Amino acid sequence: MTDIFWPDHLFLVGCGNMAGQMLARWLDCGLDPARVTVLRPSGKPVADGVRVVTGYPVALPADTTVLLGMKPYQIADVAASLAPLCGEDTDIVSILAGTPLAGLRAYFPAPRALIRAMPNLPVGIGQGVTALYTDAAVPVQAREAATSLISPLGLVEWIADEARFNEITALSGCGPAFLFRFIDALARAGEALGLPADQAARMALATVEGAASMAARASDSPGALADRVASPGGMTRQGLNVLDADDRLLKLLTDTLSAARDRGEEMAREG
Ligand SMILES: NC(=O)c1ccc[n+]([C@@H]2O[C@H](COP(=O)([O-])OP(=O)(O)OC[C@H]3O[C@@H](n4cnc5c(N)ncnc54)[C@H](OP(=O)(O)O)[C@@H]3O)[C@@H](O)[C@H]2O)c1
Ligand code: PRO
Repeated sequence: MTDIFWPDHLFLVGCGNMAGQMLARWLDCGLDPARVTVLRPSGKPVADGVRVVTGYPVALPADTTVLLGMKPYQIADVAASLAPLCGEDTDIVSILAGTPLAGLRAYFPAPRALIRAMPNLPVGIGQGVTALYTDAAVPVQAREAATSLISPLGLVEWIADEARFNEITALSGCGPAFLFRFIDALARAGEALGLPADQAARMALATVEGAASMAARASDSPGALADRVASPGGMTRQGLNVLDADDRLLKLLTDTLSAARDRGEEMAREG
């Protein structure tokens, strides 16, 4: 891993399922906990050495990077307290789904850098996917700093067009949930065929883990790999015929991503 450019100070607003995973990975990768402050209403401890507060400080240290990690609908309340603390030297990274950059800019006019990020849960083990977006007003150094900070979390993809952000969110942000469902369904289908439930669950999970690791290392596409499993006239082909008939699986996933994408657009309209 290349050297990570850690912020002088990191201020997390909210540290639940998602921001908590990001922070856990950063700490694993060497972020000094003394550089981190977490604001969370519950005041629950986060990690050794990380300061947790339940209210806003009177000022933020110079060159603070703020991670907005609360729920999207809380943005107006958070901004009312946080925006007065943010100066030109503040960088803001927002992981709020369905919250466009222009809306963030309206709440936070002062910071030189506002960056939208869409991570997914496996960032906690360094195998996540994070999409990043910002506009031309943001200096290149701030983009580089964001890339450096996010890179220990897994794959980093800059998105050229913010209009794609909800589609990206549907694919990779929400994607782990769809795959967790798939693992569960694979196991339950095995159980429906007569396998013991616990054994089917273990074997479904290990099959998905092995297949994903193999696909990640292979030079062949996943489609070509599927054909390598399917012996001509054999069992797999019969199963694939069910998934492939009338593009059944493709249509199901397209409908799934469309529903998630549409909710993001609705959230953006709701502000
Ligand atoms: N979950 C995902 O897979 C995922 C993926 C990508 C992006 N996101 C985005 O990440 C954000 C958080 O989602 P999540 O799943 O992590 O939710 P979550 O687990 O419910 O975490 C929300 C956090 O916000 C804190 N909080 C609550 N009210 C607050 C307030 N008024 N001011 C500041 N902080 C407040 C909570 O504090 P306590 O800890 O004290 O309860 C908690 O730490 C959302 O904007 C979501 O769109 C989530
Ligand atoms: N979790 C957030 C949501 O469900 C965004 C991606 C994953 O809205």
